[in-house]
Amino acid sequence: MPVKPHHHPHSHGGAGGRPSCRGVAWEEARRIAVAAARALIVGNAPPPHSPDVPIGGSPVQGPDAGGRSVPGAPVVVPLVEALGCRLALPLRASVAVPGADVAAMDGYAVGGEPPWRVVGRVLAGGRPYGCPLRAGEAVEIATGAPVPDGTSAVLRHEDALVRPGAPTCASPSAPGPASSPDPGRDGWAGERGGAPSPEWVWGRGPLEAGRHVRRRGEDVAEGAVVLEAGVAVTPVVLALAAGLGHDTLPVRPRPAVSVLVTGDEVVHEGVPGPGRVRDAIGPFLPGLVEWAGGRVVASDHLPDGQEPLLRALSPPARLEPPRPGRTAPPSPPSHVGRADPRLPPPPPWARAGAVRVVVVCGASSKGPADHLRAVLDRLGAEVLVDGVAVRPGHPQLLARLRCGTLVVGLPGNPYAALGAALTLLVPILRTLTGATRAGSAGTLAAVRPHPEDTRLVAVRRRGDQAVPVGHDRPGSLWGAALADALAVVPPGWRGEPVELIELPGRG
Ligand SMILES: Nc1nc2c(c(=O)[nH]1)N[C@H]1C(S)=C(S)[C@@H](COP(=O)(O)OP(=O)(O)OC[C@H]3O[C@@H](n4cnc5c(N)ncnc54)[C@H](O)[C@@H]3O)O[C@H]1N2
Ligand code: MOO
Repeated sequence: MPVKPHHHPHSHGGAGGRPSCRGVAWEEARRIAVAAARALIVGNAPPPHSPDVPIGGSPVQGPDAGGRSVPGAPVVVPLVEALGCRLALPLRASVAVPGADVAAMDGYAVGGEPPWRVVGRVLAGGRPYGCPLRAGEAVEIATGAPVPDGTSAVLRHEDALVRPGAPTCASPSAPGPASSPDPGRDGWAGERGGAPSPEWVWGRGPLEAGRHVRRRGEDVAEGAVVLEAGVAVTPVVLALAAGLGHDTLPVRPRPAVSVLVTGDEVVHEGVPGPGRVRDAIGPFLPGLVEWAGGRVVASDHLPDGQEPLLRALSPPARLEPPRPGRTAPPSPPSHVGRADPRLPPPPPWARAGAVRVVVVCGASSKGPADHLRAVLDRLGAEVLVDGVAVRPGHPQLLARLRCGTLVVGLPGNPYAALGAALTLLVPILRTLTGATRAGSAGTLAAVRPHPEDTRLVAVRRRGDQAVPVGHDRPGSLWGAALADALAVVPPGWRGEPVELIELPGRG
């Protein structure tokens, strides 16, 4: 839109005793966002209007009556696709770890008392030693290889005295001219040529029963629940699941998000010319959404005016299934926007048909080009939040389309948009993924509260202190880029500890 003569109703930095912007209290807005997401999960909201994709994976609880995906309903996906999702069911061990009684060290599995005659060798992955060890017998063994029945302990190579051939002395305490294993010999690299000459081994010291033997199921018992439902699938969780015998995992799919950037003045490349402004909201949304557990699967830039927004938020026409001999009809317009070639392709379960959250950037205020409210009215949407008593970011909006899709309206000013995204969008995504809110608190100094509005102040943590970094004007992300959290300063705050909303990626 042309740059409008927007006059800020307040100066962001100070309290100033100015009248509050109207809207629900900040905490209440966040609560409403969580409740709206919950309603989506439990199916209180109508099914999605998108007619396409049964989104991939096998539903664990099944799709809705129309065969479509249900937001938050678990799907079973290959391990790699589960990364970043949350477990829909507890993770159980399909196998015991270790799967058998195995050697914990390279050395000799021995039976009974020394000296031991070496009667064979077992490599990890090789054939197990076929018969039980008898007292006085040993097999050379590699770490992780199953010990034969009858093994009383494993003697480490470095604790072993080894002598080739038959013992010359009957007394184990005086084994004669013994030698340590040749440190240069790689006993596992290959068989020694010809018939292996029997070796005799002794321990350098006493060998306690059971030493260096890992018992079957000692680390994880078969069938044990190792992680509860709701845990995020990290790289380590993936590897744990693989180690426990899983090829797939039941997860709550990442909520698919569509982004609509509005404004004729907004450009996406280069230095903005006069009257133009470079998009500084679209670029943070994919990362923020990913961090909150969702995925941006489509985005679009709409010109100003009600019609483009109306078209984008309208239910698409039903797709006719392609008939023999006819090519499939082109995709209908839909609120999902266009698949953005700059984004990684979404996995099958997050395709556009699954979109349940649409983010509209700009157009949320009261100017002549701010059409979001009017369009929502025309669509018969239920407006759940219309303005929040927060600075910055008061012109934010949450609505539910008749199809159930949630529309989050972010203000055009980038820092205000970030605050609004953390207020409405992130709690929605966290709720859809089954995550619980992990807030932290800190003490904060030298901030003036507003009498009626919550303030979101960019801070850095120093121990349990939160120190404002400044530069957090509504139109600039400078302060947020310096910060690791936003401090939530309630109206009329008197120095109590404040909630700190973590920002993604500051480590
Ligand atoms: N009469 C009123 N005017 C305004 C109010 C109000 O309550 N009454 N609120 C002000 C506040 S606070 C904010 S925040 C903005 C929100 O405005 P909109 O959401 O309608 O957004 P626009 O008007 O389109 O843009 C505002 C501002 O942000 C720039 N912008 C827009 N999109 C982007 C983008 N993607 N990246 C970077 N910058 C963007 C736009 O050029 C404007 O400068 O409304 C105030 N006015
Ligand atoms: O201060 Mo406006 O909220 O720039 O949100």
